[in-house]
Amino acid sequence: MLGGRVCAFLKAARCARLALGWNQWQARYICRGTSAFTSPMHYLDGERIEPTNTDAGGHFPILEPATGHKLCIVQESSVQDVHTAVVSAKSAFASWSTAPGAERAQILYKTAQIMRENIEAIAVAEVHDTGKPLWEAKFDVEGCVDTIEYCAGLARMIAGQHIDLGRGNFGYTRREPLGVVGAIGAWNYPFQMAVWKSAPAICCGNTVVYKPSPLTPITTAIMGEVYTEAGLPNGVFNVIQGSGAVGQYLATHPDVAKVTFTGSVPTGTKVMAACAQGIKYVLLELGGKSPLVIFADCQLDNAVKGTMLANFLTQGQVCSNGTRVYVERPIYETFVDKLVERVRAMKLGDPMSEDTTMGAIISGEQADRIMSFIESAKEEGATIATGGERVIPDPALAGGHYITPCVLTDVNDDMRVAREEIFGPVVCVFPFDTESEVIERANDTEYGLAGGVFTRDLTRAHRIAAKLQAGSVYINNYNVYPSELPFGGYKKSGIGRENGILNIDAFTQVKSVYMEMGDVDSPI
Ligand SMILES: NC(=O)C1=CN([C@@H]2O[C@H](COP(=O)(O)OP(=O)(O)OC[C@H]3O[C@@H](n4cnc5c(N)ncnc54)[C@H](O)[C@@H]3O)[C@@H](O)[C@H]2O)C=CC1
Ligand SMILES: NCCCC(=O)O
Repeated sequence: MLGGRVCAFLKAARCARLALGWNQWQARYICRGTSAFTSPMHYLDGERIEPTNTDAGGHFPILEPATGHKLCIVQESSVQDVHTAVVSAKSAFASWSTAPGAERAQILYKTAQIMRENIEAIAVAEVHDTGKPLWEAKFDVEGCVDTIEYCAGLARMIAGQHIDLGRGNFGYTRREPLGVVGAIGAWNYPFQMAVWKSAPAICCGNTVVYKPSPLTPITTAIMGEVYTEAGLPNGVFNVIQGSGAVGQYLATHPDVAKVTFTGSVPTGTKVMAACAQGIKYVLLELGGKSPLVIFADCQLDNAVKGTMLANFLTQGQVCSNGTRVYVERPIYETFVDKLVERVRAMKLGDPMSEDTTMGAIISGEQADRIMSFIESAKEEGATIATGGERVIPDPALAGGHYITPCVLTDVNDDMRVAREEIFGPVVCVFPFDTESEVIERANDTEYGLAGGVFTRDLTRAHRIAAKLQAGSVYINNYNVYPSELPFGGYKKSGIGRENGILNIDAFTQVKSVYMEMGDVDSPI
């Protein structure tokens, strides 16, 4: 197993050398247990730097979820470091905001090309950081290439309107960038979040200061290197590091025009409050407890596969997961049997191994939290159909955090496990009898990020898609994120949308210009 990990790293390193000099993060992986990523994780004015002002922040170690080994030690940004990054972004804004869309597009296409040449290398770093399986990390990075190319296309589509006002007069609108965008990410998709937040902002002419989660700092700095290699002017994309306090400094900085945030509802509330103080734009991608409704007329194998995608990617730590699965009673038992069979066939193990289907939970703390949900479900009378155990799949992974994927039955809608976001590999399966009943139960949540339906009855599918109170609804699939489709939440799952053409709305403001063609007609 260890051999597989080293082999994957070497392959990745070869790949990286094609385009970039990333020696610093071509981790001394072979020396496991030592600090593998020794370069600074802060990115300022086009290069990695150690923060100059080390007064306020401490150092924090980054532990590999798969093994518990220390990957690196990161210096927390101080208030002064945050300020320096914002100043850098503000100064870069002057020329980036006026660059032609075609020029911005070319740089983003080049960024995508460099990323494509380095998919495996980036994915390996992401696996170190997150514990997700390598195949999944590669898939994520491939998706990011697509997002960057999509945003490159958008850069040339930013346009206002011409409005005829009669008598020769007219007005027009300009779509102008906002300024410095402060971006704050969570730990489950660190690279993807850096891309989903920075590429749309940058394609619209904004500049960015990005703060990743303190649990996953590594690939965001790599993103900075890719952008610079592609020709992005210095200062357009900067990275600061640290905990919530650093995010708070960023959100409250007077020169930050908008904050785009992904994380939990409690933190999102604080970020929104900080933005309210400064009358700033805010985009919030928050948690979820999404329903997946499976009717008896569905294609059963697809419904089971969809339920797997809805629950067990990234060890179940996905905000849009369909963790409440409602199955029409006539097929309930058969569905549960098939789901359990498929879940038991998953291979939990070293995320660097090609055949691993589920890797490590992000941290011991998160694993404890997930286990507490499973314990509470048991205490409240739910049945564990399979999984839900903390295990060490291999002695080499003894310091890692692993939970076997868990299917719960005999859950009722009021149990804690059915109401709160778990953010782990735990799915609740409920029977239902009627369409109206299931819609009511599906919508009975404070969240509204996503939802899904499996049925062959297309009329019903669209009826349900319209009735689900969620920002994304999947019909006969789940957890796919095309760059073209907006993504974001209803209710407490958030405000605003990422992806799609709405990116332009999210990262520009509208100026109206009135043009008088005649004399001024003033009654005073
Ligand atoms: N809707 C979506 O797209 C997604 C939502 N999430 C949600 O994120 C949560 C898990 O991620 P976590 O990193 O644990 O969330 P979190 O809310 O604890 O932290 C998110 C980020 O906010 C920063 N932060 C903490 N306090 C802050 C403050 N006062 N001001 C500014 N920034 C602050 C953190 O350092 C981190 O970078 C889950 O609830 C999950 O549902 C996760 C992924 C995607
Ligand atoms: N990976 C797509 C968005 C979902 C999430 O970040 O949790």
